[in-house]
Order: sequence, then C-alpha cells, then structure tokens
Amino acid sequence: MEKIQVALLGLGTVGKGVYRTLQKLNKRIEEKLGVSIEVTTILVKHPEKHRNFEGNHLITTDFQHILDNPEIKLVLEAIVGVEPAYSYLAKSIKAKKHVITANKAMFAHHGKELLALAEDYHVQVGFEATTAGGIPIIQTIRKLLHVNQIRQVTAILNGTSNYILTEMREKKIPFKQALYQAQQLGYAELDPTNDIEGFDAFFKLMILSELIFHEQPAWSNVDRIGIKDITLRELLEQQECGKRIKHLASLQLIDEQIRASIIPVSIPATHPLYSIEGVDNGIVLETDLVGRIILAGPGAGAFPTASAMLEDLAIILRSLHQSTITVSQELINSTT
Ligand SMILES: NC(=O)C1=CN([C@@H]2O[C@H](COP(=O)(O)OP(=O)(O)OC[C@H]3O[C@@H](n4cnc5c(N)ncnc54)[C@H](OP(=O)(O)O)[C@@H]3O)[C@@H](O)[C@H]2O)C=CC1
Ligand SMILES: N[C@@H](CC=O)C(=O)O
Repeated sequence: MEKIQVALLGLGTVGKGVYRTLQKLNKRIEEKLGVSIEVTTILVKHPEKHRNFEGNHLITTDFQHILDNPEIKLVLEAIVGVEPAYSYLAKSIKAKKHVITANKAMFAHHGKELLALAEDYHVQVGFEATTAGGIPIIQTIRKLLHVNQIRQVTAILNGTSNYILTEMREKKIPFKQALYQAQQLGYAELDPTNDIEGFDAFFKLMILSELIFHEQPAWSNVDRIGIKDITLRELLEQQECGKRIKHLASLQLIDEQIRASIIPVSIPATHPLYSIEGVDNGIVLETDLVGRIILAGPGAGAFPTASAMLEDLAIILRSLHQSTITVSQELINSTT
C-alpha cells in the first residue's frame, strides 16, 4: 500500500489529538483512502517536554528538516500565533506540500495569501479546524455557495466561553474556577486571553466572512466584547427571567457593508442557540434559498479538532487520487 509521509507542527492538545487519532484509526483510514499515513517528523518548541512521547518519528525544533524532506507531502499545523506559523506554511506550499491548519489567528490574518499561493503552486489548503472545532462549517458553507446566498450568520464560536458560562450558571461556580477547568480540559488556549476577550471568536468570524463574502470588514469596525466581566449574579438573574447569556458572533451584509460583532447577549429559550451548552458551538446560517440551517457540535478539544483536520486530509488525498485517475483516463483516451 502507498505510504504518505506527513509532518506535524505542534504537539500540544491538538497535535497529540491528531497523532493519536492517526494511530488509532490507521486501519480505517487505510481501508477508506487506500493509503497509509505516516507521521515522520514533528516540530515542537520545547523538545525536552516530549522526550518520552510514544512512537517512531523525528521530534525537532528545526523546520528545515521538514522543508528539505521531499518525501513529506503534507504538513498539518497546530502551533500557536501568527508567526512563525504563516512563514512555515507559505514555505511548505512553495515546496509543493499540501497544508492543513487549525490556527485561526494565523488564518484570519493570512488565509487569503495562503490560498492564493496554494493556487499558484497547485497544492491544497485545509482550514476546517480553524473554525468551530469539529463542526464541518467550512465544507457546509462551501457546499451552499454555489447557488444560495448566505445573508446572515449568528453563532457561538468559542468553546471555552460557552463552557465557562454554562458551568458558572449550572454549578454556581466563579469565573476563575470555570476557566481553570476549561484549561485542564484542553479547550482554552495556554494563554486564555483570546478566548475570554473574544479575539478567538473574532478570528473565526473573520474567516467565515472571507469565505462567505470574499472579504473581511475593517477590524476596527467590529464590536468585540468578551465574557470576562460577566458575573455569576448576572447569569442567575437572566436565568430567573428564562434567559441565558451567550457569547454571540454575528455577521451580515447590510447595504453592501459587512457588519460584524462578537458580544455577550441575553437570549430567550426560543432562540436557536439557547440550548447550545458546554463546550459546544452552534452556527445559524440564514440563506435566501434553503432558508435557515443550524449546525451544532463540539467546538474545541483534542479529538473534535483532530476530526476536522483529518477530514481535510481525507478530502485532499481523495482529490489527488481522483486527479490521478482523470490523468490516467486522459492518457488512455489519447492513445486509443
Ligand atoms: N485546543 C483546541 O481545542 C483548539 C485549538 N486550535 C488551534 O490549534 C493550535 C494549537 O492549539 P493547542 O494544541 O491547543 O495549543 P497547545 O498550546 O496545547 O500546543 C501548542 C504546540 O505548538 C508548539 N509550538 C508553539 N510555538 C511553536 C513554534 N514557534 N515552533 C514550533 N512549535 C511551536 C508547542 O511546542 P511545545 O510543546 O514544545 O511547547 C506545542 O506543542 C492553535 O493555533 C489553536 O488556536 C484550533 C481548534 C481547537
Ligand atoms: N480555544 C478555542 C479552541 C478552539 O478553537 C475555543 O475554546 O473555542
């Protein structure tokens, strides 16, 4: 069976989730895709932390090992921050490697450039894991854009914030304790500022805006308020009135202008996102043809994110296989 060598950038919550899922589901992937995936090189920042990590691969801090290895066809990126992630992926693409990323901060800043570069170098970019964890929102939107027009998106896009608000309200615990739990569960980033101040949901909303409207609003025009100042008392008061405070991201086109916001809102039980609880994310798409579509599911964590990255991997490998079949068929046709 053909072996596909891949590199993993990052071996934290997501990196380990991807690695372990590949080990666990190896047989299934082989049966479904007809190829065997082998993680040969893993890039980390602090190699001493990973000395006892299972498996047979090179753990390195030198990205050049990955770049210079022509056998590595695909790079899965799960590191933190805009740089060096963007440079690594741009270089990978120029070396004709396909890339898959979970890094929304980087992709909100540079997704457009990476997609254009990938087109020039005839490789593919997967970014399903950047937005809403395991929910296949990117593929769903892509499928809807052929004929439908998406007019409005209302969503819960940060698993950590939703988890904190749910835990505080249900268990009557303070913000700090709920945040600590979210960190222990691998939902919150190591530095949780982006989660609790709304930047993480902001980056995800900008990625959706780019995908749906082919541009982002001016970042300075987007209202962004996080959840860090919401008190247990406020949550319980709203509950008394039959409402729940949710951290809502909204995107819509008004008079040809993209309007976006990420703010806490008190919503009634009739709202489609009222029952999205815990680490789940929820997305309501309003479209002109099919109408309303609602997606919900795990918005953070090792395995939901691994699911999104590996579905991207499957899509890329299938399309490569498909183009090989097409090319072979064309060759057969031209010789007969
Ligand atoms: N956690 C989640 O639920 C989700 C996270 N994401 C995104 O996935 C990415 C990874 O998140 P997560 O796994 O939680 O983060 P972690 O902090 O758990 O892990 C980050 C990993 O990246 C490595 N790393 C960081 N900077 C560098 C660098 N400059 N060079 C090489 N390696 C580096 C770290 O190395 P070392 O271990 O040596 O320190 C670590 O292994 C982020 O962009 C995040 O936004 C997306 C969806 C869900
Ligand atoms: N920290 C993020 C992880 C997934 O994107 C979140 O909590 O949603």
